[in-house]
Amino acid sequence: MIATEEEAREFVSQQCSGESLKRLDQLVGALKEENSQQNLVAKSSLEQIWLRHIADSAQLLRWVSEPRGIWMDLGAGAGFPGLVIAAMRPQQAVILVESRKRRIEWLQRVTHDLGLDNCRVEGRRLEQVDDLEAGVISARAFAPLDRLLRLSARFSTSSTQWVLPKGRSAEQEVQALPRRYRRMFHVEQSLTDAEAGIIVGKGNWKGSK
Ligand SMILES: C[S@@+](CC[C@H](N)C(=O)[O-])C[C@H]1O[C@@H](n2cnc3c(N)ncnc32)[C@H](O)[C@@H]1O
Repeated sequence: MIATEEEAREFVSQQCSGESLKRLDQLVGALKEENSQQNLVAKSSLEQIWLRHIADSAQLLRWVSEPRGIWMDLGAGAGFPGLVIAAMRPQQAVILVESRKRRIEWLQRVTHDLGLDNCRVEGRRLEQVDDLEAGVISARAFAPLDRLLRLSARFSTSSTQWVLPKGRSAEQEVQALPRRYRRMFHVEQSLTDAEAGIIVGKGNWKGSK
């Protein structure tokens, strides 16, 4: 397990270039500043940004070892996990979907300031995003699994990788899926929270119906 800020930054630094690490340091500074203007992340997590947000996002790369088409992050909010992925993987195209105006403005500003040419913000509700084929779909604290899958089914193909940090409810949410859909997913242990699980899966949600 990764337990401290130092361990979290070390974990991330082992997986990206010095340039990417510099961008993440810049993101941490900008987020602390912006969080005094709008409530992007819980104040209680600000002292542990590397652990609670950066490493928590970066760990998803365990299941995506190389760039895969478009990485779609649903309900990106402050930018987790999508913004971290875009900063760590300049070759990975990332789309951040977010519907709230001030959060959209934050994501656009920080994407520009960090020089993330591989990252685009879709500032609208997911329901209104044009169809596209996603290589990866991620979503942290976005919606219950069944709703999340219903909303994002049209973006998935047979090779779409799903990485869905889900906290304590991960196993329960997978088990609540109709039995014939369950085999698409399994739960992995989070490296940043002993009690949290990450739902990992592959495939076309429509195709499994
Ligand atoms: C609880 S926040 C999580 C933010 C971020 N993923 C994180 O873990 O820090 C959920 C975000 O999803 C956005 N959201 C909720 N429903 C949405 C929808 N239908 N389309 C796009 N964004 C949505 C909200 O505006 C909010 O910023």
